[in-house]
Amino acid sequence: MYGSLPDKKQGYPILQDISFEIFKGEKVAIVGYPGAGKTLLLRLINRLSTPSKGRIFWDGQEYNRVPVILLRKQIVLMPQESKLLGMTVQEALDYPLLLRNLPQQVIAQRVRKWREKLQISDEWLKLTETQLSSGQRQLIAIARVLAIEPQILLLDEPTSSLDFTTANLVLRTLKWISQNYQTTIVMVNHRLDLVEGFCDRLLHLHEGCLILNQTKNMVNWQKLNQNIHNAAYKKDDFDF
Ligand SMILES: Nc1ncnc2c1ncn2[C@@H]1O[C@H](COP(=O)(O)OP(=O)(O)OP(=O)(O)O)[C@@H](O)[C@H]1O
Repeated sequence: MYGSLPDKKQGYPILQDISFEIFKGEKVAIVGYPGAGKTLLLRLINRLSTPSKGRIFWDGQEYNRVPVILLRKQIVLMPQESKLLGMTVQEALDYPLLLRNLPQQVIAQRVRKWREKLQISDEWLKLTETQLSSGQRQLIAIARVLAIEPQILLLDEPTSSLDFTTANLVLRTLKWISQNYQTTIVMVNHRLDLVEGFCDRLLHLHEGCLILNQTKNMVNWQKLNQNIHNAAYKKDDFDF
C-alpha cells in the first residue's frame, strides 16, 4: 500500500513514503509513538479515509473499484473506543450478526463460541455500558468482532485496558482464529512484549513514515524497545 493524507489544518502529509503488502493469513503488528499515524493507516485499509495520493490494492484490484459493501463484509475494524450504543452486552454481541442476516441459531452458536473463548461470563450479558469496566467493554468489543469471523481483522489497541493475563488470552484467541480461519490480522499495539509473541511481521511507523517492515525474527526487539518511546527520534536516527 502507498498513500498519504494531507493534514487538513496545516497542509502537509500525515502519512508518506509508505509501501507494503499484507498477505492472507498474516498477523501484522503496527507500532509507533502516539501520533505516528497508526490509526489513520487502519482507517485507510478499512476505507474510512481515502488517500489524497497513492493507491491501495485488494487482491490486485484498486480499492476504489471494489464495492464498499464487499469490503465491509470482509474487513472489520475494532476502534480504540468501542461503544455498546445503549445495548446490553447480549444485544451488542448479536447486533453485527443480525445486520449480516445470519439465522438466529448461527448467531447464538457464534456468540457463545467466542464468549467462551474469551471467558466472558453469562452474568455480563444483561449489563449495559455504564455497568461495565473499561477492560470488560474491551473484551466484549473483541468478542463482537471475532464473532463476525471476517477475512481481515483490524484492531486498534485491543488490549490497552486489559491486564497481562487477559491480554495474553486475547492474543492466544486471535492466533487461534488466524490458524483455523486463515484470518488476516492487523493490530496496533504499544506493548512490545505482547506483540513479539503474536505477530509474523512488524511495521514501525514514525512521524508518518514507515521506518521498519520486517518479519518477527529479523526485528531487534531490544533496540526497538529502547527507541519506540523516544519521540525525539528522527527517521534517520533509526539503525536496525
Ligand atoms: N482526517 C484527518 N485530518 C487531519 N489530521 C488528521 C486526520 N486523521 C488524523 N490526523 C492527525 O494525524 C496524526 C496521526 O493520527 P493517528 O490517530 O493516526 O495517530 P496514532 O499513531 O494512531 O496515535 P495514538 O497512538 O495516540 O493513537 C495526528 O496528529 C492526528 O491529529
